[in-house]
Amino acid sequence: MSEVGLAVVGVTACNQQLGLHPFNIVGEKYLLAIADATQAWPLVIPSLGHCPAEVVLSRLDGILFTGSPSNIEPHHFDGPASEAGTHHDPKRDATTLPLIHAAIKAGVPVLGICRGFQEMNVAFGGSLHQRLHEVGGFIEHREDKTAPVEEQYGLSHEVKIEPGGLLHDAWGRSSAEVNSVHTQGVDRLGVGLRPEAYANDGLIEAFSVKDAKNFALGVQWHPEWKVLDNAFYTAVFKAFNEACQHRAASRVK
Ligand SMILES: N[C@@H](CCC(=O)NCCCC(=O)O)C(=O)O
Repeated sequence: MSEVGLAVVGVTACNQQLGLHPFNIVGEKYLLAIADATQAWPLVIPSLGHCPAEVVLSRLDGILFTGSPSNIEPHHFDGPASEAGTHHDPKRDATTLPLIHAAIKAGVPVLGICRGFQEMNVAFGGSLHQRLHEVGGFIEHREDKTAPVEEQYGLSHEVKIEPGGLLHDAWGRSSAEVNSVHTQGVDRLGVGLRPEAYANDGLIEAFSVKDAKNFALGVQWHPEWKVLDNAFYTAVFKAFNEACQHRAASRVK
């Protein structure tokens, strides 16, 4: 457990029915990544379908938009209807899409992971390939759901990192190996987003927000997975942490 500094980082939840009752849930690996790989403490942001963004953001030093097995409803990016039976989370969409804009406007550091990365792209007017494996020309980006979890979240493919961006500044190298646990992917990149990394098939795997006042990075892979065991994943959270700690210090003054 790293020493908790000044920062408090919001972590977005998902909706799930457990027995008779609906719950808000968060993957523990996101909470542990904040607690163990940064000097911040995680605070869950419920996905209730609305959020008093100004009040919430005034009390946060960063926001982590987490991954989720659910897909963003395609009407948010004028996409064709999802395949029957697709798992959606409309209250999460209604919470996170406006919150992304509010956080960027307020200068709160943002890190988006997998679904959170896709939410950032959609929030900025981008679109998604809903079933990458049916598009043609892309490598397999899905996990093998029959494999052990260590294999599902193990290293899957290389990403080429663009020079001069947040990710290159954090990592210092032009490539890295990442895991891959997604069916969807960036089709049209949102307005004002800067590509930060590509898979070898050309799929955008990371971007930053060009004119953001503060750190604002989205990544398609899962750097929270055993974050301290992977130097690249640790570097992503270290860069996010530095921005959060800086905001926390200025907030306390
Ligand atoms: N549903 C989207 C996003 C995939 C995603 O976020 N996966 C994470 C799964 C659970 C977790 O690790 O939090 C897609 O399929 O592209």
